[in-house]
Amino acid sequence: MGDITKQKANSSRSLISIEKQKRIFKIIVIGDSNVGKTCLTYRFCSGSFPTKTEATIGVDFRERVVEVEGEQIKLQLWDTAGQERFRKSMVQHYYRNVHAVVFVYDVTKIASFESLPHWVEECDQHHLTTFIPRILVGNKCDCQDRIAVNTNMAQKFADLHNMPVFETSAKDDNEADHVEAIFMTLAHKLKNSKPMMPPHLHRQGTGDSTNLKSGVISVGKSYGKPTDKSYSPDEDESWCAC
Ligand SMILES: Nc1nc2c(ncn2[C@@H]2O[C@H](COP(=O)(O)OP(=O)(O)OP(=O)(O)O)[C@@H](O)[C@H]2O)c(=O)[nH]1
Repeated sequence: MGDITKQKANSSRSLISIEKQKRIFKIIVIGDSNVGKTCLTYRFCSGSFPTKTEATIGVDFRERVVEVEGEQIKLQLWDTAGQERFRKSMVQHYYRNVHAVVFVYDVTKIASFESLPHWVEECDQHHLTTFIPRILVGNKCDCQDRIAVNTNMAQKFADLHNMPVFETSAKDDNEADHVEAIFMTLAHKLKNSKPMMPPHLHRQGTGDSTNLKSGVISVGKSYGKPTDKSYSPDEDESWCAC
């Protein structure tokens, strides 16, 4: 092959790889321990309710590629630890370069709702701007006979903090579409924000599919700091979309 032909082949290859690159959005899921953060993120990324969960230690990552108005974007969900002792060394990492926040409470546990101001305050302490979408999710609505937080209370809190509220259940298969709709609402909001994540931090392979199951990066428990360097956006701050 002549030099010019080779150059042409190379440039068309790089064009293809640029086309394949997807914008990646980091979404942190926060709230008290046991409210169902792991189950909600698992439901969205794997399409089912996990048979067994343990307290998250540090953070678990899950991701899924979704299509929004013709563009494929990658949602990178950070399932954070609810227990203070399992999160304190990680908090800085949670909030760095974050693009959206999902606050979760358990509709059957008033204490988890009463903790929400603490979670909002933590976000404020990390200087999250008002441009960063926030949503509130009341989980475990399948436990109808144990509801302790009514919709009005949740709506008032959400209005006060200028975010939408959703009540759902990660467990109830009939609510699966609802969980989907919640994260897709966020995806639509994010679609219109700035791109981020340089190519060298773009994980290839498993996550590059619209298939639900292949979008899962980690369904087990991870311990401490994320170990996959190529996967942690914290390694490079140059792509911040703030
Ligand atoms: N009934 C019901 N139980 C749920 C639901 N979501 C989660 N659970 C249960 O609640 C418990 C805690 O769920 P997790 O998803 O591990 O909670 P978490 O918020 O991730 O907890 P930490 O990792 O400690 O922060 C588990 O026993 C789940 O099976 C739900 O929608 N309905």
